[in-house]
Amino acid sequence: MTPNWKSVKEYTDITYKKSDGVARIAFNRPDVRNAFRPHTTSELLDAFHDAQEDTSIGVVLLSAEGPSSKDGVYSFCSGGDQKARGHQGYVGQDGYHRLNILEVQRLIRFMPKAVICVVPGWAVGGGHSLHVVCDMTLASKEHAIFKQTDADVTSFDGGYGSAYLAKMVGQKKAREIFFLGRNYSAQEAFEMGMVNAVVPHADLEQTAFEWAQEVLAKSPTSIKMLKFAMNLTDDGMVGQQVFAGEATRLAYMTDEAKEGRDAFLEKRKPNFDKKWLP
Ligand SMILES: CC(C)(COP(=O)(O)OP(=O)(O)OC[C@H]1O[C@@H](n2cnc3c(N)ncnc32)[C@H](O)[C@@H]1OP(=O)(O)O)[C@@H](O)C(=O)NCCC(=O)NCCSC(=O)CCC(=O)c1ccccc1C(=O)O
Repeated sequence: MTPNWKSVKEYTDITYKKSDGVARIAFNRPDVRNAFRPHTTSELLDAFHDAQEDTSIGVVLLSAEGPSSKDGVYSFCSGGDQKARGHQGYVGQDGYHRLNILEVQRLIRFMPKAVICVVPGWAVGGGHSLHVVCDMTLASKEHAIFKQTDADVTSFDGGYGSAYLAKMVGQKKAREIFFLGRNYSAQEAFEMGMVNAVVPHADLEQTAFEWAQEVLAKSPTSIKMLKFAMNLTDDGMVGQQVFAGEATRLAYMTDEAKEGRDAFLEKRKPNFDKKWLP
């Protein structure tokens, strides 16, 4: 199936499109390797929130436009825009220092839909962390390069970017990635277990759309519960809360739950089905 992308909303730092159950959110500052500034993260939050609320959307692709008009280089995202960095964080147009890429990470992590990261080029610093937090990653065979520069610029993603990465690639490799800050190809990232597939650049977006269609053919409830189940052990009480919330939703759908509600509203004792299933 070929996507028939329709633009959802005009933004300055990202593009946002939808087609056949799939939302595509893409960085759109290729001339600075798609670095994000506070304005970018606000736009990302807006688009991700829309994708989360839209019941026709089951999968989100997080991708990037490109290449750079200056030198033709492809990038996914080079992390926080160092030009926007002030004394306490990244300075937005309102003058406040913000650290809101972590809110974007949380939306990706906790949304009840699969998020596939599409890496056409550089995935660096906070851009690397974004790929880590996505549910799956597809990378350009020719152009994707993974690199962690946090320790070059006195930043440290101590959450998903590092600790969850270590669960993915192992402690030794994660420490190498952060402590040495080397470049890794798509193939090396695949061998480490942090990339699901290495795809010829020309086929990358189509492949991502096809993976999304495969996910969309599955049970939405299963995908959501599996994502939250896999998150649970790493997310502590919040992971339990998110999983249990969805379990409560399923319980609400039972006759037993309807009887509990109706009995309260009718001011009588509930007459639950007395079957205690084994
Ligand atoms: C990505 C590179 C490795 C690419 O190298 P190369 O291909 O040689 O290109 P360059 O010539 O370096 O760059 C081309 C052009 O782009 C500009 N640019 C690139 N990256 C950035 C950037 N991050 N910010 C601003 N500008 C950037 C570059 O200046 C050039 O511009 P010209 O005008 O054409 O000269 C390489 O570019 C590179 O290493 N980039 C920097 C990577 C980096 O260090 N990123 C920041 C890491 S820290 C981070 O991401 C913060 C994460 C975060 O936000 C966070 C984490 C944890 C808790 C809280 C937070 C929080 O919210 O703050």
